[in-house]
Amino acid sequence: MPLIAVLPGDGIGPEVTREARRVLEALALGLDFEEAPVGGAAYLLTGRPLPEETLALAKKADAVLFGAIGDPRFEALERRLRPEAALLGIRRELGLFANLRPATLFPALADASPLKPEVVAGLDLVIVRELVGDVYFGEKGRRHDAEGLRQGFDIMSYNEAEVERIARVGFEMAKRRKKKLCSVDKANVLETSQLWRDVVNEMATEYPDVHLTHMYVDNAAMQLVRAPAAFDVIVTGNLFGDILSDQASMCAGSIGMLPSASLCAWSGDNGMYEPIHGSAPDIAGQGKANPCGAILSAAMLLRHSLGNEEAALKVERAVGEALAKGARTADLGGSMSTAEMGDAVLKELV
Ligand SMILES: NC(=O)c1ccc[n+]([C@@H]2O[C@H](COP(=O)([O-])OP(=O)(O)OC[C@H]3O[C@@H](n4cnc5c(N)ncnc54)[C@H](O)[C@@H]3O)[C@@H](O)[C@H]2O)c1
Ligand SMILES: CC(C)[C@H](C(=O)O)[C@@H](O)C(=O)O
Ligand SMILES: [Mg+2]
Repeated sequence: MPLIAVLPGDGIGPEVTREARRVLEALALGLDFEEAPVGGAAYLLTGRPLPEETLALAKKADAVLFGAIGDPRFEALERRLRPEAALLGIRRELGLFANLRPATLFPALADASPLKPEVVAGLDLVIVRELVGDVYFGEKGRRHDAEGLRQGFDIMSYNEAEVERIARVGFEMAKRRKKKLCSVDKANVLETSQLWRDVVNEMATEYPDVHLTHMYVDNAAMQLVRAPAAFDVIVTGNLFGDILSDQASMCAGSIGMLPSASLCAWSGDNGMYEPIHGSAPDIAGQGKANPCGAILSAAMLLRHSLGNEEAALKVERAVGEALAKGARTADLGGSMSTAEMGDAVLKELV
């Protein structure tokens, strides 16, 4: 029986993960679930945000269902003890270099986005974000500069192999979709991005039927507001992908709607699945969080780690049906609680 590691984490993490797990259980696929603490919740219990037992469970499991981490009480701790260190640690330890962040507009949510319905109509893009490199994982620290002033630094770097493997995911994904790949970088300023662009260009000859374009990240941020539906697949680095995916979420109505898959291979072996949002301390514990991003992440788990496309589509359709019948949490302009939204999706899961 496939084992799913459930790491609910902090804030609204446990609230939305509960609904995603209920959906997986309702499918009666004979999955085994094992839960473990992570982030601030784990720090409170063990003094470490990523206990060895939690990491071992994530490695052993067929897939990880992750909620969210982050707790304002621990913001002043040294970096390795903060909840965020747990998330970065799992990504790195499991080698999850490919982060797929689809932003799709459910037709019923055409008026939920702050953008005009005609601007977001047909929105169906995927951000392929590199997840274990870039400025996130380069050398970092504090020192004093030549004038004796305190200085912080984070080194941004990519080698050609790291660019190639994520670009390949982007090309392969574009090949299976609308055959448009937009590589986003800052090659007018950054050496890292110039190498990124060189490598992506060299690979383009292997994909003659994929239309490749390059875009600077500042322009990409603007185009995501001007004409988001013009994008198909965006491939980009860790930092740019983090920022652009939160931005893309509002084209789809709410950050609470967007799921993600973090993979170490196309097959999705040992993948991790989480909504793109954080622990949302401002609404945590109030039953207000939108669980759709978490539920849609469970659908991605079924697709990528369990190879069950039929069940994945079933979950995605159930979310679409629930929304079409008017189910809405507060972020979408409604008044349903997290659990009521979960119930509305479960009702459509037949
Ligand atoms: N993958 C993760 O676990 C992850 C992602 C982003 C941020 N974080 C962490 O979360 C903490 C809070 O960060 P933040 O406030 O910048 O970002 P956030 O994503 O937690 O929240 C941003 C805003 O979006 C709202 N929001 C987020 N998810 C929602 C949902 N499902 N339904 C309704 N509204 C939702 C929040 O209420 C908040 O107003 C920080 O500690 C941060 O480091 C974790
Ligand atoms: C919490 C943080 C480390 C994380 C990131 O920056 O990758 C988050 O913002 C995300 O989008 O998953
Ligand atoms: Mg983020």
